[in-house]
Amino acid sequence: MMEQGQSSKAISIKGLRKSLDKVEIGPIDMEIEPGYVIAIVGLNGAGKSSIFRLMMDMIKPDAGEIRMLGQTNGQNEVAVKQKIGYVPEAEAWNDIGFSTVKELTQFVAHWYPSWSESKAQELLKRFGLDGKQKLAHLSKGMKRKLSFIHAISHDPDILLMDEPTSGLDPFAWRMMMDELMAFMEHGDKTVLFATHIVEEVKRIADHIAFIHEGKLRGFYEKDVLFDEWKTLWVEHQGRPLDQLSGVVAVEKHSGAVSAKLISRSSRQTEAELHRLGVKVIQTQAVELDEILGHLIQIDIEEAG
Ligand SMILES: Nc1ncnc2c1ncn2[C@@H]1O[C@H](COP(=O)(O)OP(=O)(O)OP(=O)(O)O)[C@@H](O)[C@H]1O
Repeated sequence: MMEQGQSSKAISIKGLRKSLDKVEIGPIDMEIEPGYVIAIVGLNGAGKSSIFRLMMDMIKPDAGEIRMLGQTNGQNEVAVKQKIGYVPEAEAWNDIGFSTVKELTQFVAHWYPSWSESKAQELLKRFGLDGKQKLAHLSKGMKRKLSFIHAISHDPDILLMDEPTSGLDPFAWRMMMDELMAFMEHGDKTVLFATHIVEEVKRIADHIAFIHEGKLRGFYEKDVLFDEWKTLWVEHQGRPLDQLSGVVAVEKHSGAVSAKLISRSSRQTEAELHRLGVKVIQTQAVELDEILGHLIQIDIEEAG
């Protein structure tokens, strides 16, 4: 039996630091409630995979503490790991001496008391994998599918996935999305996934954690983020607009009276525009990749 942890958080990270070749991870403080579905987004090399590896205790922090399901990393390791599913950035199966999909799957199943063989078999079939296939001959997408099946077939409480869909064809992508949605229907599952795919964030995340240069630069509720960030088309009549609250970018059309503003706090910006007597012609949602581009720019400006 796993002892009751001191915390009711699914994941709790305090003062986490790790020095890597090109980036200093942290300090990161983050508390994640059970049931949260979080997309981890950030540029290549931002440190997303390293944060997953730290959470999985595969690399040790230089400082700070990570608690998974209330247990400090290293405490009750087997019992905690049995409740976590992990899809790593890349599979490291070459070293463990198994030859086929079936052999590896049997080995993985052995570790998890909650393993559902019927679930695993159903998923293998659905994703077009055959037990007899040689691991060494699997394509990149097939490996991702197999990692995903191994991570989800023991019905984990926490699912950590590092770009789980990279290399998937569109049919497999949709299947994985559907499977994740079904998994998340039990409202108590905590899911963290790193992704570069906007559509995935839109479909399955409730929250977005933005990592830049090893630091957690923002933790947003997705709906709130999309609600706050807006493109506003306005008739500026020559008035300066750059200093308005929330405005992160202004594009003026030469010779015209209209301008395009990007605001990260659209209600505040609109209220100020109203006070100035500037007419808002149209408002539009801002796409997530555009929001991220602006957040990175703001981060760089603030740092430098
Ligand atoms: N074991 C390690 N030792 C030293 N440096 C490392 C190690 N693993 C990764 N790094 C470096 O840490 C930085 C962050 O890498 P990481 O793989 O965590 O980024 P990422 O955000 O997952 O990137 P991507 O989006 O490309 O997958 C990179 O500069 C990488 O070269």
